[in-house]
This record gives sequence, C-alpha cells and structure tokens, in this order.
Amino acid sequence: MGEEFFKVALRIRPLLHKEVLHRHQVCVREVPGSPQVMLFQGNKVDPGNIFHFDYAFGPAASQDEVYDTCVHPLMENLLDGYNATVFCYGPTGSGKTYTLGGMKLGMLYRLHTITHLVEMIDGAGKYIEFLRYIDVFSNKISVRISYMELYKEGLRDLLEMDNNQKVLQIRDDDKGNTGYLKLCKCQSYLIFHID
Ligand SMILES: Nc1ncnc2c1ncn2[C@@H]1O[C@H](COP(=O)(O)OP(=O)(O)OP(=O)(O)O)[C@@H](O)[C@H]1O
Repeated sequence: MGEEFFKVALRIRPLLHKEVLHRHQVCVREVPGSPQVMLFQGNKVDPGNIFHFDYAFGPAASQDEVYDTCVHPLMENLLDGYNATVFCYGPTGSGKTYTLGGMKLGMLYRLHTITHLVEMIDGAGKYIEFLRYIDVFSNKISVRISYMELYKEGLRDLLEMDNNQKVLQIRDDDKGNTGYLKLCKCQSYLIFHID
C-alpha cells in the first residue's frame, strides 16, 4: 500500500432534464487531461477558480471509469488485510447515491466488486460464497461490508432492509473512540473458505 491513505475524487454530474428545462447553466468543468476542475460564469474562467484533486471526472465519465480508477485499487488492498472506505460527500442531488449505491452499476452494487475478489481468491485456488446477514465467524477469511449514511448527526444503516430509516446511536467510549451500537446485523459478510 502506498504512502497516501486518502484519495479525493471530484465527480461532476450532467445537468438533469428538469435543470435543462429550467435553463440552469453549467458552472464547473473538468480540465481535460488533468485532475483539475474549473469554475466559470458564462465563458469566463478565473485562474483562482481552478481546483486540484487526485482525480476529476466530468459528466461523461462512466460508472466503470469511476470504479476502475477509485474503487478497484482498494479491493487489492482489502485482500492484503486493510480496511477500505468509499465515502461520498456533497449536497443533496449531487450524485452520491447514483455513484455509490445507484442501481445503474453504482459502486456498491457492482457484481464487479465481488467478482473481482472472487477472481483474486480463485487465483489462489480458493472458493467463495457470498452470504448476507450471516453470523458465521468460523471461516478462515471473512470480509465485512457496511453501507451507511451519515446525515447531519444521524447515522443510518442502508443494509438494514426492514428499517433503514432507524437512526443508529453514535457513542464515544472512555478512550475517545467513536462508534455506533448494533454492529452485527447491519453488515454483509463475504465468507471465503480455504481448503
Ligand atoms: N453521473 C451521473 N450521471 C447521470 N445522472 C446522474 C449522475 N449522478 C447523479 N445523477 C442523477 O442525479 C439525481 C440526483 O442524484 P442522487 O440521488 O445520487 O444525489 P444524492 O447526492 O444522493 O442526493 P441526496 O443527498 O438528496 O440523497 C438522480 O436523478 C441521479 O440519477
């Protein structure tokens, strides 16, 4: 794993139909061939309004491109035993759900993610079962996945199918660690059996 633990990507979504109908204007564009974006008004770009990220994706970027650039490298680190988090941040309607959980091949739902793990495990002569909501820890390797939404002070478990509106209790322990109650049911487990 490299020295940099955080990578920041900016994704610009296309204007929605209703925005086009209301004649909303595009005010941010990616700088072609670079991980930069620029803000502008009309055709005017102010050099002070160019911002640099680790990656920048324009409205034409596909889910594949975002996945391959930002998420795929995390899967390799995962198999080396590291935790990985994909965190989407932005105002309402900016495309967080589309990117992360969207049914149009959002990062979380991509079979790709799972298949990629399977391929890596298979490559080592092992096999995999994908099990949801199963409390089995007797296997040699388990991968836990959680999908949470943090909105204002509220943390919601988006894998809790029955009641994902329920706000989880965030607590600090006496050592200053922050966590939330009820860990077990809200996670999916990938269980790898090693023969
Ligand atoms: N890259 C994209 N390409 C095409 N449509 C997109 C893209 N990103 C977002 N959208 C569309 O924009 C709308 C808003 O996106 P989304 O619901 O993901 O926003 P959000 O940030 O999750 O909002 P909220 O915080 O309110 O839940 C949706 O209709 C979604 O389909």
